[in-house]
Amino acid sequence: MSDSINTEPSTDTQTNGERTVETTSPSAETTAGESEEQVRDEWRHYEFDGDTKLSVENLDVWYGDDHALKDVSMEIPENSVTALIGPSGCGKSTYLRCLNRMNDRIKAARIDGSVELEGTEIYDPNANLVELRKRIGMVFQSPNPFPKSIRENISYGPRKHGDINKGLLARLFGRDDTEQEGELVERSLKQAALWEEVSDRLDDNALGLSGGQQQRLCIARCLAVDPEVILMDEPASALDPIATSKIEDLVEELSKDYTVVIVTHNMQQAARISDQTAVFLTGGELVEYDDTDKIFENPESQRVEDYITGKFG
Ligand SMILES: Nc1ncnc2c1ncn2[C@@H]1O[C@H](COP(=O)(O)OP(=O)(O)OP(=O)(O)O)[C@@H](O)[C@H]1O
Repeated sequence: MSDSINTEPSTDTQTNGERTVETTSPSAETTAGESEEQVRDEWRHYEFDGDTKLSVENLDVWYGDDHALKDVSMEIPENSVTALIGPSGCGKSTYLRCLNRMNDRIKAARIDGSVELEGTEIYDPNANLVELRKRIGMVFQSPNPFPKSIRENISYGPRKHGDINKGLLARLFGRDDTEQEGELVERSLKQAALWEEVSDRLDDNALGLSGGQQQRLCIARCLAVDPEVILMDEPASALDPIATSKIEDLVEELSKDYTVVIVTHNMQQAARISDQTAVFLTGGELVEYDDTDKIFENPESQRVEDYITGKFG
């Protein structure tokens, strides 16, 4: 494939279950042999039809002197799966963590740019971080349930956010939402496709579950606080093929109601489950972002094609 870009504006329609995402390629005239920078500049403001959930503009991240993410701009459409792929160390996790300000916890990290959630700047100094992380939940690479019962793993977040009241304070104030808690635990576990496997042992310690079950419990825990966006950092990388397949099915199912952004090293997984794919390459650049079929079948950037076909990375 050459470096040239299709000069014709095009509209691709991608169907995922009941949902359709329409994408429109940029119409700027292009010439063969265009530089990577020109390619990137044309794709960085790639716009999808449909509602934007997250809008990232000119995002830079430094860890001390290390410039880990360079001038990243992209729109993430709601109720879809956006995959972030690229070689190790290219900044995928850094980018993901920027979307709910988890990098704030890293002392060395300095962030510049803008991330808007439905038009509201999340880096506003007055932003409520607890509320933000309720709206934008995160699932990590290694399952990390609390060393508590399955039930408590689910109810911990809603209780912290005051969505359910239980225990001494609840009794003092005349509220005890035990029943509501039961419903919430059941709903969340069903959404995470775990209910059938654990419904008869909700009071067992979560650490007794298998790795795949623990990861689905972490997804259920994330869902229990009713998020709008779910960020997933290689959620299946520590799991066997069967558990991985369950997580993939779950991600596809969740995208009907939630906006999912997922980092994966597994390109086949990205191709299988995502609607759009962002390719980061070494140096923290977002090189190309497009409809997943386009990225895997006919990418614009030669470097992306080389990466996808395994010539490097
Ligand atoms: N907490 C940190 N402190 C300092 N540097 C960091 C930190 N986290 C990441 N980095 C650096 O930032 C760059 C991007 O790292 P990041 O983990 O975001 O990449 P990645 O694409 O997710 O990698 P991988 O696929 O291996 O997980 C790397 O050079 C990494 O060493």
